[in-house]
Amino acid sequence: MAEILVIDDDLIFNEVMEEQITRLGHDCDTVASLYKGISRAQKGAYDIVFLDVTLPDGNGLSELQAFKNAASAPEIVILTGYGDPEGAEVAIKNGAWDYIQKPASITTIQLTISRALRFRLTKLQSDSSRTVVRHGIIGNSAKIKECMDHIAQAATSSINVLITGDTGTGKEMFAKAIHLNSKRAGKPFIVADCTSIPETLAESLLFGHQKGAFTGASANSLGLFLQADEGTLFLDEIGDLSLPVQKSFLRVLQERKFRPLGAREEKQSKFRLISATNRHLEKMITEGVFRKDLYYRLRAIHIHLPPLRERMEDIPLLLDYYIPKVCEEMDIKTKKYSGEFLNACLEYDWPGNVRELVNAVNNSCSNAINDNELFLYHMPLEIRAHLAKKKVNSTVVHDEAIQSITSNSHAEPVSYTGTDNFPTYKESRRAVVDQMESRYLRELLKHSSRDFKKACNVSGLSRARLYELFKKHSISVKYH
Ligand SMILES: Nc1ncnc2c1ncn2[C@@H]1O[C@H](COP(=O)(O)OP(=O)(O)OP(=O)(O)O)[C@@H](O)[C@H]1O
Repeated sequence: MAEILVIDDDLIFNEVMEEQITRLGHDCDTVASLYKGISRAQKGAYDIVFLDVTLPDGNGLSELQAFKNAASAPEIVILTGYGDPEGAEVAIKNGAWDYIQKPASITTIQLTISRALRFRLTKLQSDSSRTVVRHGIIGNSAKIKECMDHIAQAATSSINVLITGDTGTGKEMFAKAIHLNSKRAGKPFIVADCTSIPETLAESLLFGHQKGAFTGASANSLGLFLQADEGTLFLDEIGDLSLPVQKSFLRVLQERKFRPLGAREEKQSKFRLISATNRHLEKMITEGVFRKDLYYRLRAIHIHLPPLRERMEDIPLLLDYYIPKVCEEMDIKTKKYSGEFLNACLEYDWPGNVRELVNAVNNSCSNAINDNELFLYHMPLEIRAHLAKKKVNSTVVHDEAIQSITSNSHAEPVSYTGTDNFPTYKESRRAVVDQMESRYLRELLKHSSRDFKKACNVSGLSRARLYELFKKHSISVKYH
């Protein structure tokens, strides 16, 4: 779905354009004068502006820059009179994206819109200069940076976004960040969990109803679509919508119109849709339980949030953010965390992702209510038990295997191919790196005579990184 503005003083032409554009599933506004058009473009978040050349209050071409300067920097399509090749040439030379001749067929309009949107998406993707406010999103890993770029791209338009990722990876948080970075920030952000929409109540919850429309409808209800008018509707767990509800929902996305239960007239709502799921929608399509046409409509922009275990480098940042936050909420002095606490966080797989990490921080802080520092034994019991099991299971075979694989000796390595505990390449590499780091840091301490600045210079590491490494290896850093 895109936001489109048509500026033409031919009111019948405007009506026809609005009808056709809406039928293509986009939102359309029309105005009849140049200055009204400029003012709308500056206030709105349009993706495309169809602009007539000769308007009662001026020439569209001479004001192209004003449209391009609007915050959403829309693509401009000039509407030229029939048989006016010079007009078309001037339009393109002046920076319009395209032109169409009036009257235009529905196919021409459709093609022009889809080409302009494709162009716009590519342009937004490659524009890395935009900065977004993170609104609490923590993480500096390459994967999170990539997701932030997608947020920047999504925030500049009203195109549908699908966010996928395991539970607790931050889908709702990212959806909210898109909303807050967009032109819609001042309008409602409505969250609905599709798991809790029963099929029988779906239409009433989405479209709203009038008092008396059915037994129990004791008052008018707006419904989610109207509540989200001009704002963002975030549909969580979209994969849980039943097939009949998917069908009515698709109809609304296509026509942008719906009729609240018991109402006579159809309503329109200009919501921006962001949906999310932790389910595999493509697999559901092959199983016949999710509509392909709906899927493609939902995922005009697709953001996949990686699980925490694929971006472990974000864990120290998350701890540095959440430990003081949690302590503040508990009204206690903030706590430090030990190297073994951090190591445990890095060892654990976090199946519940950031949500589980935040809960673990909460539990650890309350377990350590009388201590200044968090240690492994403050962690929730299930996590400690899990780590202990993992360690006992793997220690013997694993350590020998790692030693055999990483040994400097030229002796024939022991073969572990028959065991279940053959270490992964990543584990072996981590073990070697850990050993090397620990040895290096101790030597560095001696070499730099505990002069932190010198240690940074010699090692070529930043203060923050060096400090982090000392913490990881539980090496006390009493530098002068
Ligand atoms: N990158 C992040 N930075 C900081 N906090 C995060 C991040 N990702 C998630 N969180 C926190 O983790 C918790 C869960 O996030 P959220 O509800 O957005 O996840 P979700 O993917 O929508 O989960 P679900 O699929 O279970 O609905 C929230 O407390 C959120 O603040």
